[in-house]
Amino acid sequence: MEYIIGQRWVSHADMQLGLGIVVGLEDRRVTLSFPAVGEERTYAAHNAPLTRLRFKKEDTVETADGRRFEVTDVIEKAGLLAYAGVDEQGNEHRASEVELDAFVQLTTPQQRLLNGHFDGHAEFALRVATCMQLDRLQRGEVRGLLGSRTSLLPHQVYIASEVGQRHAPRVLLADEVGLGKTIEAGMIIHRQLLTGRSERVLVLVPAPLLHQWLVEMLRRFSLHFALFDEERLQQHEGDNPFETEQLVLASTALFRRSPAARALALAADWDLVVVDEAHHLQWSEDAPGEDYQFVDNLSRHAAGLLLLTATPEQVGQESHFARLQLLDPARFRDIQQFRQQEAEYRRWSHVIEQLEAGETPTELPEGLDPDLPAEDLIPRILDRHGTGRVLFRNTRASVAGFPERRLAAAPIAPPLTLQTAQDPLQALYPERYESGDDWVQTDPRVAWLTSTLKAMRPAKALIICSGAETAIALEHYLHLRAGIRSAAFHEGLSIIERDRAAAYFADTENGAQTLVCSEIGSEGRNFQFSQHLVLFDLPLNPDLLEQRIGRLDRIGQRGDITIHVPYFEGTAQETLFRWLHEGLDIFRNSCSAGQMIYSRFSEPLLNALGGDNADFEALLSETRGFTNITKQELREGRDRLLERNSCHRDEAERLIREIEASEASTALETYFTGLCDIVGVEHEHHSAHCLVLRPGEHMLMPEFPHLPEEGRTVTFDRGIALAREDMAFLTWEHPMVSESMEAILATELGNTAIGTIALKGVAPGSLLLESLFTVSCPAPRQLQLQRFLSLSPLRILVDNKGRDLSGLMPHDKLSELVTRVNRSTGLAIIKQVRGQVEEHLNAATGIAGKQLRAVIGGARDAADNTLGGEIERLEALQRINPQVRQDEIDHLRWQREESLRLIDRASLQLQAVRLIVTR
Ligand SMILES: Nc1ncnc2c1ncn2[C@@H]1O[C@H](COP(=O)(O)OP(=O)(O)OP(=O)(O)O)[C@@H](O)[C@H]1O
Repeated sequence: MEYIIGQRWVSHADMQLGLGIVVGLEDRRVTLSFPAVGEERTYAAHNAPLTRLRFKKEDTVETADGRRFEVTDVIEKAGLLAYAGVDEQGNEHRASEVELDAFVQLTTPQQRLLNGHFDGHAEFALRVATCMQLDRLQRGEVRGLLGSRTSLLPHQVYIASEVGQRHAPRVLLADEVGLGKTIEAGMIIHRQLLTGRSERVLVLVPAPLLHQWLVEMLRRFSLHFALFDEERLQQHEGDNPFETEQLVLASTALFRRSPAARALALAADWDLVVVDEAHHLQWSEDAPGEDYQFVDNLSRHAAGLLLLTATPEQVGQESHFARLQLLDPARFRDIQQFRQQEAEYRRWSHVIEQLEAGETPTELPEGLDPDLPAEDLIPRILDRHGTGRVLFRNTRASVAGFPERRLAAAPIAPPLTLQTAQDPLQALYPERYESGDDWVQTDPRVAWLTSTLKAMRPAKALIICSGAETAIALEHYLHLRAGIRSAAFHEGLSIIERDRAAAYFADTENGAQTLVCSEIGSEGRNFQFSQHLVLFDLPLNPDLLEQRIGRLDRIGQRGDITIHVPYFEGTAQETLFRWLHEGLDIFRNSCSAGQMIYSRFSEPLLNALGGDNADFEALLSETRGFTNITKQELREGRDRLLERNSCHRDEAERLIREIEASEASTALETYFTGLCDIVGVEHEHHSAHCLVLRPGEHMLMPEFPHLPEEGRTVTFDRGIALAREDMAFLTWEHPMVSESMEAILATELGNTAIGTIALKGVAPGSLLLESLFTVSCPAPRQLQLQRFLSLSPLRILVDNKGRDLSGLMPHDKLSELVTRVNRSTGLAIIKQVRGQVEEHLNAATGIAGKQLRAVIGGARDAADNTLGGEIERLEALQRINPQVRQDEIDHLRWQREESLRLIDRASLQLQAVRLIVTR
């Protein structure tokens, strides 16, 4: 196959691209431009999914400048084709293939049929079923939510549905620690990818979480992320390495270290950028953090942005506000105003309660039309006067089923050195004042730790302390001196070493009893298989403490948790412990207001820790009072407003029922085993709802998607899939299923069939033509037109009189009555009825064309409503906020016009025809 610049080819893997033109040839690669969608694609020349477009005499061609003529002659010169012909008025035309219109209509099935090629009825039925199922899936509300190997938890399903369906979502996922933000982000990414809203995703995480992310995305969502590090960037020459992969995972540190890496990432195109542990993005007016600036730059290029943090206010309210600003600069422009709004949350929460109860609210925020129905007013209030569409925060209180936290405080008599120390603060982390590691021999906490661990054997315990050196010294001691199987986890280890340590700790048979972590172990990691947490020291910041406890106290924890806190009596350690315990009650109950409380009392607390203890009891009682009031205010105000926004339980439960109904039906199993039979994949019963699949000897495709040579065990049951990670979880969205469906439509398999039928009252020799059209609408990807216009299969069954009988005779019923014919009979039939076939097909195309107009009308309305709604929102915000840029509104207007223009050009694509003769 030789490619020449200027030739026209069609991507049979993605017909939506329209007609491509070869624009580049290099290094055994070929680049095509697809003018209909404004995209360029590069393929390996030897296996590009491309078909050369060659018109023949009598075909009709259209050129980009609007000429349309029937071909009378095809001239080939130096590998390029030119067509000569005449139009309807008899004028002569000549056009090189370069001039052809990119919005090409290929009508292959009828040509195939008339050339005497036809398949069996099973293949035809498979093709029809594939179109119908794909359309059903594309339209389905739970699109993108079916395929994750997760328990269906309402708060996650709701967020994934709500955010995943947005065009270019920009949100902060701020569920409290351990409620599954990574999983939520994965679900959103999955939904975005499956609905075509995003294709290129960049995920930035702290280095210690890279591996965990990689594994979670693969095992839960079958998403293969490419891990980018310095080595990967260095290996690459030539093109931007970030452009070579669609799904990229990298550590935030990679960009901090390398301006070149930043420049490359910024030069690449991203649909969605995801930043985990986003509280690290610090901001202040005169010194915005480096990471913040980088994400700020990225987010200006990328349409979508997901920020994840359990403790959004950990580094202060200013940074929190700055992150909201990254997400929606139009909505969050002024921190003073934001603070004032926070104070008003309770007021608006009350208004919403009144609206929900069907009452007339006592007041409404300015600018809202009181005549609007409650269901329109509520989202507007949430959007304009809460953190609305931007922030999602589920609390443990709202997601039931968490274990109890038990406190095991261990007061220990301090060593003499501390009793005489000059600086009382030294007691908080006394080992930092020692040179070398000898302190472990004498520190009474270490002796306590050894005996506590021995007494709880074989239970596993996670130990967290703040510094890496402390962790290293402790682990050495436990391991070498005390004979306790342990591993260390700290910033001095490479990522692989850290993952190895975490895996050693997780191993239930020969693993470590304890993992000693520095503070980096307190973020993001999953250690919920352990029920004991030892806090060897305490951090000052309550949010950090909440993060530490969250390693165990998270979804998936099956038992109650014991939190062991050793402290030196009568020292700053006891002061801090008592403030956190008696003031915030944080060891037994999660406290989401930690940062707020800490900023309020940090000064007297530091004084107390520094030895000025006189008013400590008063500080405790003041903290306790403030904590209670703050928690109550949050419950009634901000958290309530957020909760309302973060999970609509009825909606979530409805979606879950729909997902469960799809799983309970055997439709997938029936369809998929039918597909395997036709394609030649062997399947064998394994157990209820489980199959073993193996590539057969004579498969129709060289390789079946995601099926290794040695075979694969699969299950259709979510419960089994959660318990048996070795089995693939087959849903309509598993890549094995979706890619094999695409493969069916990309080939000709089943697009023609011939049969006979006996019908009472119909004379023998009459002809019925069953045809299936889908709607095709090439358009630039950024418009995401499939939101409004799906495949919409149109099935038409015409008889001799050109009437449509599809309503009277559904496809399945017809298939039962049709008898197949052998090849020679089929050829004889075609020879005889060739002329009639064309007439029938013209009639079918005419009927389908009328139906297409209705489909286009519906899609136009949907596009107009959706984009019109977005324009209206921005215009409303612009009235109260001059910073809403006019060009954003203009861009949306352009999107609406362009979408409507292209939807109008949608055309029919004939997917399959079946010729049936009465006998
Ligand atoms: N729907 C689910 N089904 C099964 N397991 C889940 C589900 N959601 C979360 N998990 C598990 O619960 C744990 C916590 O989830 P995840 O790491 O996403 O939480 P997080 O909110 O990101 O935590 P953190 O606040 O610590 O960063 C993980 O082990 C995850 O695999």
